[in-house]
Amino acid sequence: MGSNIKITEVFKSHPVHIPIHKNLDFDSLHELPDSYDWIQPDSFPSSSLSNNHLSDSIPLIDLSLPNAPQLIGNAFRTWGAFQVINHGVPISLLHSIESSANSLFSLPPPHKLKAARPSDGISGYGLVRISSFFPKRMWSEGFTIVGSPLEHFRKLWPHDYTRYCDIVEEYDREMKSLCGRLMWVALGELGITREDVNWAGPNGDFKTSNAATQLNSYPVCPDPDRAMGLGAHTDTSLLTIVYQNNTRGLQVLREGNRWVTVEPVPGALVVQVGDLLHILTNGLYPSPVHQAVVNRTRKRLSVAYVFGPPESAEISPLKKLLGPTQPPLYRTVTWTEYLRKKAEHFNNALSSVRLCAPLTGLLDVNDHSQVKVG
Ligand SMILES: C=C1C[C@]23C[C@H]1CC[C@H]2[C@@]12CCC[C@@](C)(C(=O)O1)[C@H]2[C@@H]3C(=O)O
Ligand SMILES: O=C(O)CCC(=O)C(=O)O
Ligand SMILES: [Fe+2]
Repeated sequence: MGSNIKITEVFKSHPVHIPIHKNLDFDSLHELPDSYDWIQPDSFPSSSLSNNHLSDSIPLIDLSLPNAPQLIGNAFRTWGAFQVINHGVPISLLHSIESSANSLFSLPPPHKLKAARPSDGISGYGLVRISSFFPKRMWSEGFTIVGSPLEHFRKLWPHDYTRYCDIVEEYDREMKSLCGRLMWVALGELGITREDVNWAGPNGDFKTSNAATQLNSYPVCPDPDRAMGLGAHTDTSLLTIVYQNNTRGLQVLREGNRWVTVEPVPGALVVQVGDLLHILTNGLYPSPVHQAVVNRTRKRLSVAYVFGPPESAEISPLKKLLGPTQPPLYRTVTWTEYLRKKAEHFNNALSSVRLCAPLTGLLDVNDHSQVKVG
C-alpha cells in the first residue's frame, strides 16, 4: 500500500507482447482478415441498429447554465457519462489536437513505428494496451502520451515537433483544469467538500494529478459489421474526457444489455466516470462500459484524456458516503496498484477490489463480470 511508483513505470512488470509491424497497415487491407473478425453469437445488439428510443442517449449538458450541477449529478448516477458544451476549452485547441492526431496517423507505417511504444512502456504508438485481452485484433491504432511527448515527437516530426508538443501541453492544461472543475461539481452533488479529498492539493486544483492522453484512429473498414474499433472496457481513471470528430462510433452500454451511440455534437466533449471515481463514490457514480465501432466510409478519430489521482493518493470510498446501510464496497487502492489489477484482470479488476456483494440483491449494472467481451 502507498507505493509511490511512477505511472510511467507501471507496466514494467506487465509487458504486452503483440507484434505490431505487420498488423497496422490498414490501407493495404481491402478485405477483413480473419484475425480482425469479431463476429460472435452472443454480442449485444447495437442500439443504433435496433429500435433506438430518442430519449435513450447520454445527456447533453450546458456547463454555463445554473442547473448544470444537478444535471451532472443525475447523468453520472444514471449513465456514468454525459456530453458537455460551453466547457471553456477553446474549439481551436480541439481542432489543433485533431489535426495533430490526423497528421500523426497519416505518416507511413514504418515512420510511425519509430515512435512505437515499448512492450513494457506506457507511451508511444501502437495497439491499445487492452488488446491482449481480446482474441481478435481491433480495427484501430493509438498513440499514448504520459508526460512529455518530446522524445517520440522528435522522431516523428524532426523539423516541427515543438509545435506538436505545444499543442499537447496546452491540451493537457485545459483538460486538467476542466477535470478539476467537473470533479468538484460531481462530488459536490454528493455533499463532498474540499476537506474530504486530501490529495486534491491545497487549492483543490489537482495540481499533482496524473493523466494519459490517448489519440485513437479508426481507419475506414471493409467489413465494419464484423470488426471492432475498440473492445468493451471501462477506464481506470477518475474521469475521462473524450473528444470525437464528426463520426459516430463511441457506444455506451446501457443497463447491461444494449449499446447506445454517443452522437457526435460539434464542439462537445464526452465526460465519463472511470473506475477510481466509481470506487471513491462507493458505486454511486458507476464507470460505464463503452466501446468504439467502425464504419465503411469515414475514418474516425478520438482523443481520450484519462485523468487520475497523484501516485501517492490512496483511493477508497469517501467516509461521508458510508453508513450502517452503506458499507464500503471497495478496498483502498492507488492508481498504480489499480492499473496493475487492470493489467491482470482487465474487466474484472473492479470486482477484484470489491469488499462485499451489493446489499440490495439487484443486478449491479456495473458488475463487469457480466459483460461478455470476447
Ligand atoms: C494511465 C493509463 C490509463 C490507460 C492505461 C494507461 C495509459 C493509457 C490508458 C488507456 C487509454 C485507452 C483505453 C485504456 C483502457 C487503455 O488500454 O489505455 C486506458 C487505460 C486505462 O484506463 O486503464
Ligand atoms: O474512440 C472513442 O470514442 C473512445 C476511446 C476510449 O474509450 C478510450 O480511449 O479509452
Ligand atoms: Fe475508454
